Amino acid sequence: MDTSQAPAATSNADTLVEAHGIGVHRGGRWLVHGIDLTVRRGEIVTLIGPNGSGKSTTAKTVVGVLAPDAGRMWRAPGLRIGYVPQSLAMDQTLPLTVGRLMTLTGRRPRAAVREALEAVGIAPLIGAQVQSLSGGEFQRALLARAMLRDPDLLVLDEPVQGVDFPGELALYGLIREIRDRIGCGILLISHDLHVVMAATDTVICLNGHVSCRGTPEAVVSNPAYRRLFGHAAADTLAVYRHRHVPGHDHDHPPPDGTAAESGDA
Ligand SMILES: Nc1ncnc2c1ncn2[C@@H]1O[C@H](COP(=O)(O)OP(=O)(O)OP(=O)(O)O)[C@@H](O)[C@H]1O
Repeated sequence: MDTSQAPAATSNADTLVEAHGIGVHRGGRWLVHGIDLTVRRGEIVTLIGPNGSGKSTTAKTVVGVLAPDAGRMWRAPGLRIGYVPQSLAMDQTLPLTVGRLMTLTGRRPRAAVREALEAVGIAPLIGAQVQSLSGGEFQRALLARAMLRDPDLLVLDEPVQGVDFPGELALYGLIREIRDRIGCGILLISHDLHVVMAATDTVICLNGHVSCRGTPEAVVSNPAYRRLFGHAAADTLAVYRHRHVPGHDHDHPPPDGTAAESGDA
């Protein structure tokens, strides 16, 4: 599938990736279809949706792990992507230190490894065995590894797996800090709603196709979102937005604006 053509007229120098009507077809059905999405430098875009709604499939297509069977995926020339997949097959019986985990897929200077681990708050664990890490520490280590590529775009598929609630808040805070510090774009995937939505600029709600999109506030009041997740889900966003993830509502207004998209029939 063509990835080389120029982006659409709506894009600008900050555009990192653009999906135009992408679809992935496997086993005689469309896993996702008609997906349009853009991630720009400095923007956090979050894909939410129920289990099996195509979040990981979409992320893999954006990263280039999967080629779309329909539509067109454009990436900025020379784009560096740091990708943390949903599951990482690791042999838990093999001894592996955090420092070694950092360099498994490419040699990096020790100083760069230490700097990345410092950025995610686990530098003292550089010599620790990976299997001894807590869920939150492991996710931080994966984040540090993705950052070592000095990415323009970070793609994080369920970055709070195995992390308790306070840890989730801290991790999403950290992800925002990374965005602010290195100015990368971030594509987050989550099926947990409130916390991640509070930490994001643009939410795209998937159900095989794009059900709705916009700011968290626009999405929670969209009927398509309410049909997918229920009214109770819509009512708690404000709590998290204002109590737990303060001070970010206005510093990065979403380039897309707040318009909600088509609702599901
Ligand atoms: N290679 C494949 N061949 C056939 N079907 C697949 C393949 N990969 C994924 N699927 C199916 O595509 C659908 C979307 O899967 P995907 O992993 O993208 O969903 P998801 O929204 O990330 O789900 P979850 O929240 O459970 O992680 C699922 O029904 C899944 O079973």
